[in-house]
Amino acid sequence: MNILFFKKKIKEKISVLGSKSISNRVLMISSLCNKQITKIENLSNSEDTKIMINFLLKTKVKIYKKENFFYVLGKITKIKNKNIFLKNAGTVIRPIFFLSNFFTVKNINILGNLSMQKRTIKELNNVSNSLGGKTFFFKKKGYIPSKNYRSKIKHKKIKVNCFKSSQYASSLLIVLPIFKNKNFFFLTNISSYFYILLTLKIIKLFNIKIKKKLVNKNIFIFTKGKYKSCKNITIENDFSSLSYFFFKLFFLKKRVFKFISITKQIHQGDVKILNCLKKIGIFIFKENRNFYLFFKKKKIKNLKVNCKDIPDSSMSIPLLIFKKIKRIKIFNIRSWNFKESNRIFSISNELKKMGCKIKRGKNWLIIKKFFINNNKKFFLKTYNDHRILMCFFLVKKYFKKFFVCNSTCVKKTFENFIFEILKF
Ligand SMILES: O=C(O)C1=C[C@@H](OP(=O)(O)O)[C@@H](O)[C@H](O)C1
Ligand SMILES: C=C(OP(=O)(O)O)C(=O)O
Repeated sequence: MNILFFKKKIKEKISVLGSKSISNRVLMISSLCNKQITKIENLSNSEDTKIMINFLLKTKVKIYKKENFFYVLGKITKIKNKNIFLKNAGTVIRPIFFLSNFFTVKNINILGNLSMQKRTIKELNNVSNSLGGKTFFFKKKGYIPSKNYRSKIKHKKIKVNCFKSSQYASSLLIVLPIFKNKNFFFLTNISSYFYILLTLKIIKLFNIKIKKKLVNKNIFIFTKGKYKSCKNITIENDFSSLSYFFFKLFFLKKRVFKFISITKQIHQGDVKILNCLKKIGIFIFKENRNFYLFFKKKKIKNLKVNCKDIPDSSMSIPLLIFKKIKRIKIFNIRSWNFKESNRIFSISNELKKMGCKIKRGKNWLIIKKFFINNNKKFFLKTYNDHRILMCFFLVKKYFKKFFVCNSTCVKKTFENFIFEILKF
């Protein structure tokens, strides 16, 4: 365990690289474009992306960096490694888990860290089973570590229950075109819907044709085609990471912020956090690739936010209680239960330690200001979850001494986060 003590402020420019979600999808798909090169600009340098690169480099895929670009030379080869350790990278482990049942030369052990061992993949395993895949779970059914037996894929319509994670669907949408030209998917209980849309947008760039129909909150998707490299791609800046800097405005005296996006459009669902920011007085003016954010003081007693489309940036909202808001309710946060930690529990616990009153359910959280003793030392427990560290950093200044346990978890999506956030 490492504990850091923070005191100093540095004033400089911040830099936020590409989205880890887009980077990992693009890396995986580029690797599946046989003998074709994809040039990638603004790839994420998150740990999760490094985990993806390390895995791909162990296959016959070639990845190299030249100046600011990454080049991927795709090669569809079956997985040969016996043990694959994927730490806690959800966007890596989900597609690899599926590939390991059908696209291997031998049986494979899928391993992860302790948080990953608590994140279920039962629904993904159900789909794999329905297609003929066989898996042995070493500790608990539906949770890694697992031994994935080499099986032959049967082709069927794919039904995915996305109640706990949209990533089951995204992984299958990404992987299945290598087995078959035409695929049918039926997705139910959808959470983090925008991440599924993001997957569709990316596979489309790589030559897959898509038809989709929404019926009673379920989606039917039909995909057709073989992967073909899009040749060049620029990865959007990671909006989830950026959102923590936007929220910081709410706590600052300096009230203007300019951010230049590398791409014209932003397809990440978490961009919808801008609607929440408007509610608290942070206005956004967008001109081409320039975003200007201004903070205007606004009286808010009660704040209520639907977090359905903002699974990775919504964790900052409860921390707004440190300003003049009396009551905050957030809802549609079901997916928080299934992340690196149970985020409903972790955030509630830390806020209670700080002096807030909390009520919580499986899909909602109510926070009230009670007695915040900001003269004291605060020991932040991160639960080894990078987003817990990121959101609680917003209120660091309210405590005389602020200690963080296990700060290295922040590497998962943004290695220099602490350094960058302290510049403000
Ligand atoms: O597909 C993706 O890239 C992601 C989907 C979301 O997860 P869930 O679908 O598990 O909510 C999100 O929270 C995660 O950080 C990245
Ligand atoms: C939950 C997250 O990541 P993943 O599911 O990709 O591990 C996250 O980045 O907040």
